[in-house]
Amino acid sequence: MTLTPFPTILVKRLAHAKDLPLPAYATAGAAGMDLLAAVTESLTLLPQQRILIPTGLQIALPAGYELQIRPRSGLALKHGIILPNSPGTIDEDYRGEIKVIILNTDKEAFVIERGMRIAQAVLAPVVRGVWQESDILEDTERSSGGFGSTGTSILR
Ligand SMILES: O=c1ccn([C@H]2C[C@H](O)[C@@H](COP(=O)(O)OP(=O)(O)OP(=O)(O)O)O2)c(=O)[nH]1
Ligand SMILES: [Mg+2]
Repeated sequence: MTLTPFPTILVKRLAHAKDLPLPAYATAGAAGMDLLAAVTESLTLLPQQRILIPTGLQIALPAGYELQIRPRSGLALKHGIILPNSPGTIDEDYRGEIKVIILNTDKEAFVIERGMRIAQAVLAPVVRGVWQESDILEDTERSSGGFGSTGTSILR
């Protein structure tokens, strides 16, 4: 068996995250690394409030990759915590602090504590395209149909 080397992500921990562990995969097969809230003190997110949560991390991604910031399903199901820009995009060339935008869609307030695993980050390869203008586009079975044109019932 040949072992594939994992791509390396350079990471710099800012002062407010020095005592926090780096984001980690919760299980051997997890796709996402859980991101920790590097808030200095607990904060309360009211219903319908959205906030930018610092992670205390600056990174340099390997060439040809992005980091996707995605919600955690447990927080979404139990507390209505979503990421309004999901999946958030961390560009390969971004060197600022990674931050997570979270929105409380619940009727209850939600308390974010230091070190809470608030979101997850998935490393993903990027395929970039180039435009080629054309007056003729090959027709297809779908053609211009969209936005529910194929219906919802399997019985048709
Ligand atoms: O959840 C997110 C999304 C983005 N970013 C950072 C990294 C990313 O590379 C940069 C820009 O993100 P995006 O392209 O989604 O935002 P924009 O509104 O298009 O801003 P810009 O004009 O800076 O590209 O902001 C985060 O820290 N967290
Ligand atoms: Mg952008």
